[in-house]
Amino acid sequence: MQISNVTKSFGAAGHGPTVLQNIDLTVRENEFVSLVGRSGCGKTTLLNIIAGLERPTSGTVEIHGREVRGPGQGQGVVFQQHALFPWMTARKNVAFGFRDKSLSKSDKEERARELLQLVGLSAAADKYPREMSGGMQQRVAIARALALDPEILLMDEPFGALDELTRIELQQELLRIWEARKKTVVFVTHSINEALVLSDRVILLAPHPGRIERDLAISLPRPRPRTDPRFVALHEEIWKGLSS
Ligand SMILES: Nc1ncnc2c1ncn2[C@@H]1O[C@H](COP(=O)(O)OP(=O)(O)OP(=O)(O)O)[C@@H](O)[C@H]1O
Repeated sequence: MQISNVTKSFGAAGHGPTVLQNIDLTVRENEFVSLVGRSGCGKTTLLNIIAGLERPTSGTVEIHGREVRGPGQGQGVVFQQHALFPWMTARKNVAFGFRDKSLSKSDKEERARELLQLVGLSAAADKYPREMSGGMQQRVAIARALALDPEILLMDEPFGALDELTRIELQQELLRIWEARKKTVVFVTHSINEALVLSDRVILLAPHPGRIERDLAISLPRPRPRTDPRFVALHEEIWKGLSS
């Protein structure tokens, strides 16, 4: 995926304040990239532009050389709030993710079952969102995003609303899925730890206007203990980058 010279202003005809300025970023196939930066530096806006949910004021995003002009070019999105349909069971919520008209209802349900197994929720397939914890609901949201087998998984603080233990558990799950399914992931987080545990690269964005401040390759082997001195040193480096 190639982001070239992307600038974004909101407001009438894009004349409002510049939120993102001259963003250039290439993400390789199967790469796990995190976007980190202060609140308001444009992380969500950039993710939405990659998802095709927002148009850049200028510049382009290309996936395999094709300009992104809307959703559905191989991007799957998971938001912080798990936006599940409350009247549908976990399995039906996931099955809803399939837009493939050639699949029969029973095929969709069968594949939904497989995806729920992948995210460790087989036993909860017939539960409704209100019967599930926040972590379980977020697993369903991940399964639903995977339903279309997207090449690129875009995740906007997907674990931000979860307690620390569930969050660590889901980080491990996500790495397992990423390794098994060979996805490219662009992941927005406020947590330096989370970015370091997960990513091949951490992109630090600076605010006003949002721009790329640092592009750090994280070459530590996974799993990455948070107490590893190299982990601690990288944490310190990112922390300094964010607070300067
Ligand atoms: N639809 C919109 N209309 C006008 N301004 C917007 C719109 N969406 C975002 N903004 C502004 O763009 C800037 C960047 O917002 P964005 O949500 O992308 O930042 P962020 O880095 O994701 O923030 P956070 O970490 O708090 O989620 C903010 O100043 C925000 O107010």
